[in-house]
Amino acid sequence: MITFEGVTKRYPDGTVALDDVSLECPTGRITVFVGTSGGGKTTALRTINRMVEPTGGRVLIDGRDVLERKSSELRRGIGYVIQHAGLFPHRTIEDNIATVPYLLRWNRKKARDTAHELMERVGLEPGMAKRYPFQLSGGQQQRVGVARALAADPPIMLMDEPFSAVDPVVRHELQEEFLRLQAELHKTIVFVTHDIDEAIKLGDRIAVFRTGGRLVQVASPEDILARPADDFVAGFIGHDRGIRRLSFIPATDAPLTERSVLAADAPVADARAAGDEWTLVIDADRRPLGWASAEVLPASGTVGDARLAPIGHTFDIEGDSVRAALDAAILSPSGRAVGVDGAGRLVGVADQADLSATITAAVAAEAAEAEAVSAGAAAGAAADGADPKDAGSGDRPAAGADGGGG
Ligand SMILES: Nc1ncnc2c1ncn2[C@@H]1O[C@H](COP(=O)(O)OP(=O)(O)OP(=O)(O)O)[C@@H](O)[C@H]1O
Repeated sequence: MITFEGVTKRYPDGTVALDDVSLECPTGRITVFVGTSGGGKTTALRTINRMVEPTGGRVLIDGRDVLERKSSELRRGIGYVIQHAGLFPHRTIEDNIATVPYLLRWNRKKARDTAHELMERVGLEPGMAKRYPFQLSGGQQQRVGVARALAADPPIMLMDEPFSAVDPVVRHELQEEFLRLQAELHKTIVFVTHDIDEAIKLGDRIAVFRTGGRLVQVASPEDILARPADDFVAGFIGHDRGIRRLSFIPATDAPLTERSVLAADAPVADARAAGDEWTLVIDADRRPLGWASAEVLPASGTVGDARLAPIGHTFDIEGDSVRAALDAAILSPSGRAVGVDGAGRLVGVADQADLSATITAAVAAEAAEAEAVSAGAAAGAAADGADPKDAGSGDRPAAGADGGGG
């Protein structure tokens, strides 16, 4: 656990970069610092590895003040990744990754073997080991930066806008890879970004900073979207926060039906008897084939003989959110979303009204839960004088932010 206790940083010119910041970054989780430019995010990050020393308050790692430790020894346990990777241009990729192992005087073979293992872990081809940084794309260089920070297997990783300098597609890939790695490694990560979408996607907890080095809110992504602490946070998140909250409602909550679903070999008469404008046609293995509109049904034969409209995208009822389901419904010719299992077989369909009812119920349940938590926190605060700012900032549930859209 990294703990900030009333941390202040005032530079000699009078600039207050951090103003009495108190916050906890839990072990094994990703805490994201986000906020306005100049809000103190980088300064806060650098107080953890003593690149910046506070003028007031303390930063503790597992209860011990970082200032009590020698910088070199402290930094050995803290990986550091920055924007543009900051690689040594005249060293090969493997030697860049092995920088800390070499400093720790590991034997050369062990250091290089570790570098090669890490290259594989972060998705770099083994053939790149002997290349130099200028022979890699920006995204590949960032992967090298992450591998280098991981080389001595530090329990803590500090990441300062590591994915900001690459295009959106590469950034998306790096984020996905990063979450996959973290699911294996469980590092204690502090991640700085100015991008609220990145914060919501990656963070277990989000700390929002504003000008003057003031920490305005610390909460889970769901809580930040549902209950921004003030107008500043609400404005920072943007106007579509309601839509983004849907990413946290699992699609398993959606009510699915088999209404107007027919196998391709079902007689056309069955579709007519159902009287629906659209029929979802599936194969013998329950894989969706397409939508048949009443207008294109042939006079006789089977529904599979009709010219089918494409489904667009389906949603995975286990892995996707209601946001992805709603997107699928909006893009579907029938206005209904097709829910499938991991193998792509039909589980059921939901229309926009069904999904809307799910959303209303989930939001009401969440509000009731938040009310219960804040009532509990207020009672606790009254009992022991705790700061209720951190109330209701529980860890995110298993369903991750998927950005919707599939
Ligand atoms: N050495 C310094 N001397 C004086 N002021 C400084 C110094 N370093 C940083 N600052 C100031 O401290 C404030 C916080 O800077 P910091 O880099 O932590 O912000 P940030 O939130 O990371 O910003 P950005 O998103 O733009 O990187 C800024 O006003 C900055 O100008």
